[in-house]
Amino acid sequence: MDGKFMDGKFMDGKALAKQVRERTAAEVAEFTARTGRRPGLATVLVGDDPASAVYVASKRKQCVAAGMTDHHRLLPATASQDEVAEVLTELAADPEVSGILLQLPLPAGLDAGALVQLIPAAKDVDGLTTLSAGLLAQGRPGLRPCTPSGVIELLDAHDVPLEGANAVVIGRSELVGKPVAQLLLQRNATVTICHSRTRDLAEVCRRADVVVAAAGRAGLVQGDWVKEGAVVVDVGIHRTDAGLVGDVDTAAAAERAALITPVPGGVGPMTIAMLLHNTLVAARAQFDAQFDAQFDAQFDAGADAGTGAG
Ligand SMILES: Nc1nc(=O)c2c([nH]1)NC[C@@H]1CN(c3ccc(C(=O)N[C@@H](CCC(=O)O)C(=O)O)cc3)C=[N+]21
Repeated sequence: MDGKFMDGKFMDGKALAKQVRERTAAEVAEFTARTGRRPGLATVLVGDDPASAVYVASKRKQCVAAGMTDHHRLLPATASQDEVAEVLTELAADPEVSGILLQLPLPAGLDAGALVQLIPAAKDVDGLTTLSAGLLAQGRPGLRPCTPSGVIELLDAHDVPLEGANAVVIGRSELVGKPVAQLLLQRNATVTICHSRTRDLAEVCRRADVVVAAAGRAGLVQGDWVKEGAVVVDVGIHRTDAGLVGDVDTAAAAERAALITPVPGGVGPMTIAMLLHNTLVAARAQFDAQFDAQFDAQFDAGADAGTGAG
């Protein structure tokens, strides 16, 4: 973490992400010893956006370091909707692939929404399909989007009370704003979702015990928007002349906040750690489902042969 962020009020996402990765690697080793299989992550990158290439490289490296197999597919920026769809359909059917991540944003002209739906819910390690989002909304088991679950991990690691707390989420994206609001609601926070048409955003923000800034606008949240003693989570990441910055004016907000995430070194590293965790969870569920199906088939075969099992 940057020297200026060594103060105890900064939540160290880099250190917590390392812990999550180490725990996941140990659980992967157990899974492999028990099943003879390795969880596999397929990353699909379309085009040559430099930031996307860096993120995907980091995801692949960390997945291999945790004992998982790497199934990367790189398509040119000129790839058609059908070409991307074919790759996703192939990965969906591949038993070595536990999780599929379609890196966003896609080049203009491709329909990301339609392509994401080609990922089976069982392999949806980004939690982006309609089925995964519906399971989350209904509080039923399923794969949760990585950044939102990383935010909750960070809050839990710092014992931030959520029950009954006023939580204000700024941003309503499918990848972050909506799912993080659902997770906070599940933890019995009183959740307010703000967006570009919200009236008097500063005033709404000042009532928050917990602020999650995920608007995608550099420095949007000013220091005086933060209530004394509030907890501030900054999901934004912007490359500026002054380096990487988030959606929060961090230095000013830190004057008032009890806890705050830095950028970089806050939510970002947690996102990748939770992706590894989701890939393991997906591999386990697929193994168990296959085991059950085989057991049922053998059981039925035994019954047909008149062994008395039926
Ligand atoms: N299908 C899909 N799933 C994603 O989860 C997804 C995506 N598409 N598209 C782009 C965003 C962005 N994202 C980040 C991951 C790690 C860091 C990260 O590790 N950040 C480091 C700094 C990295 C740097 O220096 O750029 C940090 O904050 O400390 C940031 C951002 C995942 N995304």
